[in-house]
Amino acid sequence: MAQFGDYQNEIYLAGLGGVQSKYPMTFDELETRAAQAMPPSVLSYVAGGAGDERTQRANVAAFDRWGLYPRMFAGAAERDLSVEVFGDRWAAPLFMAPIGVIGICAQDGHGDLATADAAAATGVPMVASTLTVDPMEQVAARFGETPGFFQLYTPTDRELAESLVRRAEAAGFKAIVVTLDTWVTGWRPRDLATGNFPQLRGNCLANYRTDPVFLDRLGRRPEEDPAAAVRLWAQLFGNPLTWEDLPWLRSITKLPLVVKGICHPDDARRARDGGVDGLYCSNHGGRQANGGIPALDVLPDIVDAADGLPVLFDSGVRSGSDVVKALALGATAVGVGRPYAYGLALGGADGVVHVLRSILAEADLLMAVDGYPTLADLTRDSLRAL
Ligand SMILES: Cc1cc2nc3c(=O)[nH]c(=O)nc-3n(C[C@H](O)[C@H](O)[C@H](O)COP(=O)(O)O)c2cc1C
Ligand SMILES: O=C(O)C(=O)c1ccccc1
Repeated sequence: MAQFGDYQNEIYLAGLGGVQSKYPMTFDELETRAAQAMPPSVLSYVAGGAGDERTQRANVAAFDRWGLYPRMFAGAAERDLSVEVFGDRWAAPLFMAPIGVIGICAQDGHGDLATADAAAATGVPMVASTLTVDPMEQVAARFGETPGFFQLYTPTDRELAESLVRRAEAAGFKAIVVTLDTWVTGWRPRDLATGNFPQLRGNCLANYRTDPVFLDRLGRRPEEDPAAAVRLWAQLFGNPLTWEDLPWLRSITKLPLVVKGICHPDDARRARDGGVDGLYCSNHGGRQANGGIPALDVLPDIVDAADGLPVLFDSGVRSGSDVVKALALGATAVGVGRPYAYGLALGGADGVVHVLRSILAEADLLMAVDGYPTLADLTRDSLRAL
């Protein structure tokens, strides 16, 4: 049986043959090299966070406060990392978190398509943002056998929201992830300092300019007056939802509904009672609110409150051992954000595949070395607080 750890052998063998990996093998080097490859404003958009970024750093540091017990005589010669999520079997409990306008991270500007190619190549699902650079239908067409989710930024116009969701269903997405923490963007000093906002310069309009409801509201073709299209987008983009909106959100799709940004157990319980199919514990990688709580620290309470509902998790995951820790704390599947954006900047789909395979190989080898052959073996008792 093929194991994710086999990637290590591939790299060793290539090295013995005199061919060194062209990609970095640590996150720090990945970030450093990607920084050199990206235009400064794209780098500040991707790498930056809210305020002085202490929450962003705390997300990463939170993983240092947990250690995995090694267990011997466990015979973990073969590992099974597969997991069932909303009726699909994933080869591993890893996914790519939604990144708005990820397209601009690739040299050719079509990084959403390259990310979808990487999902197809690895089996690691992509959660496509509402803000793709190429329309969602084109992104979904590249997923191959790998399932993909659609992340909804709920517009203020309900008909537009419903239209986006209908399109996502028709395009074959397997779940709708509604992001709750970003109806307005947080205070982001790095973006404010460059003042260039590559994320906004019309790059995020693809799903709107191809939408019949948006076009109806615009009243003319977006090419005729690009500035008007951007203005309308800005006007409709963010809906400060309340609990009163949840029944409506629930009603607009038959697909599994997941709510992203849940970091308080009371919100988790209320969302569960409101009929969602999954919770997504995340603080948006520290991009939205500074002075917060590391997402990993609230994960156990969210898992308890979820009472059996799947819990997706992201924020601060940089390595395979981070993935294993989040799983031991109860996550059903774990998302990475910035790491794959950097892979994309360095090597397109190939770079993303490298980042994903490295994370999976490290997780798999850690489970082998520490004696946890399956995900069921990873529990809170596998961890010790440091
Ligand atoms: C450049 C960038 C853009 C993002 N855009 C979105 C988005 O469009 N929708 C969304 O729900 N989350 C978005 N996020 C948040 C990610 O989905 C995820 O929560 C976060 O990146 C996880 O943290 P990490 O980067 O530390 O792994 C974005 C993150 C980054 C880095
Ligand atoms: O930057 C982000 O995290 C994000 O979600 C976003 C929001 C609006 C426009 C582009 C990206």
